[in-house]
Amino acid sequence: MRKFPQPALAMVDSMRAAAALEPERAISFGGAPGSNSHQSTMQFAPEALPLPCYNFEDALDAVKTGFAGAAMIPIENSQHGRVADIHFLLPESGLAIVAEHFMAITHALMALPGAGGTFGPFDAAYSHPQALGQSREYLLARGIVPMAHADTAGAAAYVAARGEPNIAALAPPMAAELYGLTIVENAVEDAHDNTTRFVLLAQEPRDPAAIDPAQAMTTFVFEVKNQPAALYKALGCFATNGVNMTKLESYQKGASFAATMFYADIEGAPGNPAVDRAFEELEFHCNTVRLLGSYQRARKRG
Ligand SMILES: O=C(O)C(=O)Cc1ccccc1
Repeated sequence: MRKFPQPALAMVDSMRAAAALEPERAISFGGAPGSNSHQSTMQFAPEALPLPCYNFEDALDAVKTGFAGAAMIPIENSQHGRVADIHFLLPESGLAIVAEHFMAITHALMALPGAGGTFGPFDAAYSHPQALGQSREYLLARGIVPMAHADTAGAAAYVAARGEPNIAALAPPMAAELYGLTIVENAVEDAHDNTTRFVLLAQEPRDPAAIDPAQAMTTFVFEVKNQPAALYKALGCFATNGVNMTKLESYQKGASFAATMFYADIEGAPGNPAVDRAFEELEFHCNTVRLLGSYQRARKRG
């Protein structure tokens, strides 16, 4: 069911109405009002009109169809790693990464009071799988079963709608206020330096020439040829040209398990002779190379 829980609907409708009047100012995100992606949007662009969408795919669709000028999407977390499905959704969307944003993440355990105004014990906690993973030890130690929901704030709205005191939500503290829950415990993430990297996607890529070369980053995906040492040779293109790779992840495309895709970030952007040479050589060792965008880094790596 791709519909926000009832307690979120009035807010979602009014935010959608505001965004519809000025779609170019709208930034779509996956989640209900109060979700981490919503807060990341407000931090990154306080002047933007945040447009809540049911999930990341819908947020990307909103940009493709012109309902928003850009989408704010979480891509990886310091503790829980890659955000599921993002590596497929980003290249398939045809959109370009135009910026990145890092945000400290904190989760609160929130619920409705039981008889006599007391809270807990809880059988289950609902949240986005990233938040459940980031609070895994906390939940395990208390025997609370993790239950996946499309997003954190939507989980808070869902718990409010269910009206049962034996279930809780893991969500940003702001969601408790928005959906009428009470915070039972703050900062229940297992690591207190919990940070998520978000990317902003738009229809038009940024012109690499307009980005300060000392702060430019480029994200791309590639599929190496099915040959011995293909990845070694592919990485050699960056090594011999002195281009710093700050991230490399592999993932499978389809069910053949023969076509391994790689997702990479490098420092620099096309137009820089070393980067251009590296990409030219990379083409030679790959079936496909696809640039997802160049943008200004939000944080120095290393
Ligand atoms: O569900 C949310 O709040 C999101 O924006 C996804 C998410 C979940 C946990 C950490 C960062 C982003």
